[in-house]
Amino acid sequence: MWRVPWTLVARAARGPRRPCTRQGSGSSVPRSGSTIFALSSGQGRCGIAVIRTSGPASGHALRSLTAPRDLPPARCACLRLLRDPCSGEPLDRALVLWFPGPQSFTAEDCAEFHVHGGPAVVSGVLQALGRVPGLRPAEAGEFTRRAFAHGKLSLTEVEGLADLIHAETEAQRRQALRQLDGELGHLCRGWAETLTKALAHVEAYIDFGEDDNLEEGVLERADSQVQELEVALGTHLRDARRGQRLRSGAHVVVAGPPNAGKSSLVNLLSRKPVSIVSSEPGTTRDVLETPVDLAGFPALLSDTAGLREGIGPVEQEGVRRARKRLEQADLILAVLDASDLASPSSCNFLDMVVSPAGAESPNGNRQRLLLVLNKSDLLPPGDPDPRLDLPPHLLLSCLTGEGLDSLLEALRKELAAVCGDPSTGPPLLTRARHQHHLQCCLDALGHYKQAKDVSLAAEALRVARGHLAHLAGGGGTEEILDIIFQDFCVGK
Ligand SMILES: Nc1nc2c(ncn2[C@@H]2O[C@H](COP(=O)(O)OP(=O)(O)OP(=O)(O)O)[C@@H](O)[C@H]2O)c(=O)[nH]1
Ligand SMILES: [K+]
Ligand SMILES: [Mg+2]
Repeated sequence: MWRVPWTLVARAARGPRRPCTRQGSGSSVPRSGSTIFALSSGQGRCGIAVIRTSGPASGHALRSLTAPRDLPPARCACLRLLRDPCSGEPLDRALVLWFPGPQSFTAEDCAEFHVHGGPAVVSGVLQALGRVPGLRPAEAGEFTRRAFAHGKLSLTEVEGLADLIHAETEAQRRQALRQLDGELGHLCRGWAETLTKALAHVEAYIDFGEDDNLEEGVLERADSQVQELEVALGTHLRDARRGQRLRSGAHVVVAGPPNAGKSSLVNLLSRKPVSIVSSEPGTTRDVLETPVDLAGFPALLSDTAGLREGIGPVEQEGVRRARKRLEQADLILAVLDASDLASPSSCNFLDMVVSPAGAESPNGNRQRLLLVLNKSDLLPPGDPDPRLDLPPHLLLSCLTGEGLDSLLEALRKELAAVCGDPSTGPPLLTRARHQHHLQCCLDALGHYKQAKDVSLAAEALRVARGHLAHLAGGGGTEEILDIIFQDFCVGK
């Protein structure tokens, strides 16, 4: 039986574009040769501050500040007296660490100074480092950029690291950690390998098509590999927006008739007085947005104007904006006054917003909506649920806080569906960039299937694989790198 020779697989793997490897793009090595330093812990007074350096002069810098001592053993914390290299003035007694490259974060020689976190100590050590020849302050994200340039992190891992630094909720942290662990990159490399094998089969056909030695069905094998990949990519793309929502926050829109208690609910959920609350109907006019941690998920909570007809031009504009915002919602929190369900504005809201959300849209999706009956404290005792004929709903009192726990639990379930649960299932696509490359890869596989001759088919596979390479490796495009590294602070 003829097998595709591995040399062919290797040749296909080389291809015109770089495969998905952990290698960084050589073009992004920043001003190589220089040694950078920065405060890597947060700004301000703190117990311990961490200052680090990266580059060939790191060892010299460490010796200059701890003179006349030798370098500490690699990766072992040692207590040393730090002195200004010019004046000899003592600066602090600090823990120092020496990470000779390539076993360091950036793959370069690195040093860390764990100093006492007072501003005078930190600025004294930074100034002293600035006086060591060959050292300069780092730019934002420069340590990570060097790690990427030396192949220590893939591009998706760099993105994961940026997200981890910015993670504000538990779910965001879990997703970022998974991406930093390289799960998305790993998935891409698996897909790229499948493509490489398919390409090897097609190229074998091109090279040996007339040859009797060639096993039957090489092209069919490539076809079935492409087919499998199409299914996998399609499944992932259908999921696509969930990872992005988890990264940037789900849009949760609070809507309802005037005076239902929408602003009271927004203030309760965000634990701060975001919106004005008053007994006057029509208090909220503009859409007010506030980022909140809702049951462990990031959300952008929007308060909106009460929906009603027959009002002045300013409030009408507010209602128009509220309706527009409702169209963009990932989840609607529909609020009604439990003691006022028979009023025309409540009935109108139920007909115009709540009922349509229960119906399936032409693309098979349903608008997610939680119906909340607020002001349950106003209901007569012994009559806990006023309207059993309503769609499923929750009772709440913003005044007493009763029912808040059940609402948060319902929100957690809805948001897990909207954002995806980062602790289970395959890694999610967290950025529009990921979605773009996967879609282009899928399009190229479509071209493969339609290709009229084998060389065009092979080219389509190369294009498809190029997009996977771009996803994990960034393709070395400086603009993409700049955008991604902008997310970092100095010292990271
Ligand atoms: N008894 C009771 N009163 C509440 C509750 N929640 C809100 N209210 C009162 O209801 C009135 C309206 O509250 P808002 O939060 O301003 O209502 P809104 O829906 O934002 O109103 P508009 O912005 O005017 O549409 C205020 O007087 C609140 O104090 C509740 O749970 N119980
Ligand atoms: K009001
Ligand atoms: Mg309001």
